[in-house]
Amino acid sequence: MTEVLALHDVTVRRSTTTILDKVSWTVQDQDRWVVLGRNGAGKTTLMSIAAGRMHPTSGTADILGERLGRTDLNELRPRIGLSSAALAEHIPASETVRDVVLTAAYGMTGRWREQYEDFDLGRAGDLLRLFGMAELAERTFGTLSEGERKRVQIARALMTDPELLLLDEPAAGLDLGGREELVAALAELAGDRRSPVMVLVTHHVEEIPPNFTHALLLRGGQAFMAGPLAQVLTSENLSEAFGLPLVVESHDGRYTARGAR
Ligand SMILES: Nc1ncnc2c1ncn2[C@@H]1O[C@H](COP(=O)(O)OP(=O)(O)OP(=O)(O)O)[C@@H](O)[C@H]1O
Repeated sequence: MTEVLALHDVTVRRSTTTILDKVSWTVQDQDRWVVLGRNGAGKTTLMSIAAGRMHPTSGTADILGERLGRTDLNELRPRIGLSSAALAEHIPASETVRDVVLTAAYGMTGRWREQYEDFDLGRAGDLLRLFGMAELAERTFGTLSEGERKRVQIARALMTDPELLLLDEPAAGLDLGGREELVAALAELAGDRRSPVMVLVTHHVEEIPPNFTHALLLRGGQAFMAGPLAQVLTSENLSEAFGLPLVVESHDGRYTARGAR
């Protein structure tokens, strides 16, 4: 097996705050991880490290075999697909859905006279179809619903055919139908061996798609627990990680959590 991510004692400090505290975490080829934790646990910061967009204050991060701090980020970043609220803010509202996906091939937002290859056009079309967005390809991003935007962002993150796909709260803000459609699309993607290694950040166990394999629980910036999904997602572990008594149940590859009475 190949290590896609290898973090060793990764610490991130900002002034007096320790955001990540000696996090060690290994992600292997073919893994599909979910990262769970309370607000402020450090999930987004961890994704920034994994995406090569932030350097640890101390510790080491190896991403796709490259040591952060010793590698050319311009070469590393196209190998990583990232979908996050922070990135979505940079997408111009006037850009068409097709161009939002297409411009990822050039590591940019906002179309500007590039000559696209037929190959890129075909791939963008395939990805929009995969996420049920093909019919809206000519619409502008600004006119989409939150659920539609999320799907376009994931299609964009996949455009460079990345080896690692990082999804930071992809279901945030979706209604029940939108969530279920997204979960189904991500389950299909996760079940395909040709798909990139996936890491999905969420607050809710209900958003974990079937076919995900591992879970990392963050608590107060520390890796509280990591391992195979079924071993990590227990009532006891989730209660510790979220700081309240919870009952976690699983059924047909889906999870639910509720407060213990
Ligand atoms: N530049 C910074 N300076 C100081 N504190 C920061 C900075 N960036 C983030 N933090 C703090 O670090 C902690 C972790 O932030 P992060 O966004 O990684 O958490 P999160 O688990 O993704 O949270 P949420 O679930 O609310 O999105 C938070 O308490 C946040 O306020």
